[in-house]
Amino acid sequence: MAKMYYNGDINEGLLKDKTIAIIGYGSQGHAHAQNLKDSGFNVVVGIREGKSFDQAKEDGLEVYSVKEAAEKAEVIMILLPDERQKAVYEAEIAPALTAGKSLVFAHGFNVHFDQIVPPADVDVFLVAPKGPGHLVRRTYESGAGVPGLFAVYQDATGNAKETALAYAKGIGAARAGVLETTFKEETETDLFGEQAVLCGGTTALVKAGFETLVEAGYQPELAYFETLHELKLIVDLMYEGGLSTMRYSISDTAEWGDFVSGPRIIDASVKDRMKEVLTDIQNGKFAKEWIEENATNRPKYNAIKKAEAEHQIETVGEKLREMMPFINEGKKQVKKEVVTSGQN
Ligand SMILES: NC(=O)C1=CN([C@@H]2O[C@H](COP(=O)(O)OP(=O)(O)OC[C@H]3O[C@@H](n4cnc5c(N)ncnc54)[C@H](OP(=O)(O)O)[C@@H]3O)[C@@H](O)[C@H]2O)C=CC1
Ligand SMILES: CC[C@](O)(C(C)=O)C(=O)O
Ligand SMILES: [Mg+2]
Ligand SMILES: [Mg+2]
Repeated sequence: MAKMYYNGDINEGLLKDKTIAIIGYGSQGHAHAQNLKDSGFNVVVGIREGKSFDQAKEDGLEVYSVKEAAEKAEVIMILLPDERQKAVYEAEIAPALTAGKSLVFAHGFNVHFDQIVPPADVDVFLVAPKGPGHLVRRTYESGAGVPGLFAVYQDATGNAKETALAYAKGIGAARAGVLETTFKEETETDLFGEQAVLCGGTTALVKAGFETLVEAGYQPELAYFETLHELKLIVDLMYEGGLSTMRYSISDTAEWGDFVSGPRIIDASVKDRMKEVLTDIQNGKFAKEWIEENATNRPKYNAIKKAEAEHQIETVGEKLREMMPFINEGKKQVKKEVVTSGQN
């Protein structure tokens, strides 16, 4: 089994004397900044003026421009959208990156795909929570945590690994378990997971199930409950006890249907296409296309986003969720926590 690091394995003393700049105050940024502060670390936030800037101030953090925060800190964590990092890094962070500082990421995209090339005399590492930023904050506040990965790309000071682990402990990841990886492995597996399973695979599966039922004449509200709402309840059981706990709770009829029909839906051809997706990630095709899409103001991204927002599963779901105050509470909490650039 791989070596896992937990709170008791980590000495965070080395990071306690330093100032950590969290650059960006979105999904991950607000969570890292507040968790680290609550864990007793010295945190400043670096952000342009606007919604995030105001929110970080309202949350009681010390807030500066990106340039000022990067100058003040010894550890600089970049939590801007991946596609914005290169420009902000070159203009405002690189000039402040003096020898011995740490440049940190939550995803290896820009370093692995050569968008950001750090100087040789700084530590470069990543600490990547394996979960959405709002859950990184919410689980921390409840005494739990989201597991994480760390990887050292460059160890100029000899302390990069210890600093990375201390950071992971500070955001609560070591309550759940932290695993060492490389920038290549983190980048490729994270992109694959979100495209093939967690986001792309799941939304496509849910929509296909919803559409199949509605096109067959069943009520859209029922189709929503069956294919989207209940998915969370089923996945909660997998999260708690794996496939077997979920299968223990469902009926034997459902379990038999799982065994015989599941492989008819997700068959060998799906795995073949998953391998194609992985190949495009590994050979840089996906990264190149995403960088080009951003360079041309996201024509495809914007068109798909609009069409997705108008899908019947979204309009039906919105009405049904309004009648479930317990879900609305969760949504309000995310809205309160999140301050996005309007692009997510
Ligand atoms: N989202 C997640 O849960 C996860 C993300 N990651 C990684 O974490 C990193 C951050 O992602 P995420 O949290 O989703 O990012 P977000 O999209 O939530 O970041 C938005 C933040 O970036 C700020 N911002 C955007 N453009 C600029 C700019 N040009 N100058 C200054 N600030 C800017 C926004 O400010 P404003 O309000 O002014 O627009 C806002 O504070 C990425 O590397 C991502 O891959 C890793 C694990 C999970
Ligand atoms: C699954 C999407 C993710 O990789 C994440 C929350 O871990 C992301 O990039 O947001
Ligand atoms: Mg990701
Ligand atoms: Mg991820």
